[in-house]
Amino acid sequence: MTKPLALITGNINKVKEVKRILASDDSSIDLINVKLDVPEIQGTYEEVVMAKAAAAAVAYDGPVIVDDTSLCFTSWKGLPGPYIKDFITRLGPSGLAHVLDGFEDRSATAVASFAYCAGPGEEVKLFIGKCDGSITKEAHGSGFGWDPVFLPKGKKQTYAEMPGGEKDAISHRGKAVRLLCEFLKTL
Ligand SMILES: O=c1[nH]c(=O)c2ncn([C@@H]3O[C@H](COP(=O)(O)OP(=O)(O)OP(=O)(O)O)[C@@H](O)[C@H]3O)c2[nH]1
Ligand SMILES: [Mg+2]
Repeated sequence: MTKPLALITGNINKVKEVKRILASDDSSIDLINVKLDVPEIQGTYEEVVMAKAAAAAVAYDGPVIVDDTSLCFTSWKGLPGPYIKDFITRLGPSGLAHVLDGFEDRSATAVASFAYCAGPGEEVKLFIGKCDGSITKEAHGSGFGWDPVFLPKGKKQTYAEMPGGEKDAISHRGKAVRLLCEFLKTL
């Protein structure tokens, strides 16, 4: 029997956002969440998410979607990028903001790399969404990871201060999930 399409992630906030974006798209695409710890390699965000999807499809033995999120500082030539998790876990939002003290350019890009894989050994398809912005000097609001210090370009509120629907309309994840949806509708 074919297994249901699964979003493989241990991150409850990702699940919440993906479900909210899908619901607003009226796409009738149904996903279950499966919490599996999939190894994450080092490399570019494309390489990391492709390997993550291939490993997730083997572990789940069915069709999967994975999301690997990067936060890229211009002053740091794109780092921390896919390694942002260790930075935010150890430093918290305020600590993360301070690592850019002394750099004139506080601009950053949030990148959601989604990948779909139909099953073990199948081709991996990539869907990338980006949102340009900057890292504030202090945390504003609370919530998901680095949301309190990410100020999208042209906005007066950080991701954390915005209502969910407003974040989804412009966010890295909103853009990537909408591309993924278009693809899933063609299957
Ligand atoms: O403020 C935020 N707004 C977001 O929109 C967002 N998306 C992801 N993150 C955080 O960035 C790191 C990515 O690492 P990551 O992609 O490997 O995720 P993860 O390990 O938590 O889950 P997963 O790998 O099981 O899916 C983790 O610390 C996530 O909590 C976000 N923080
Ligand atoms: Mg992870």
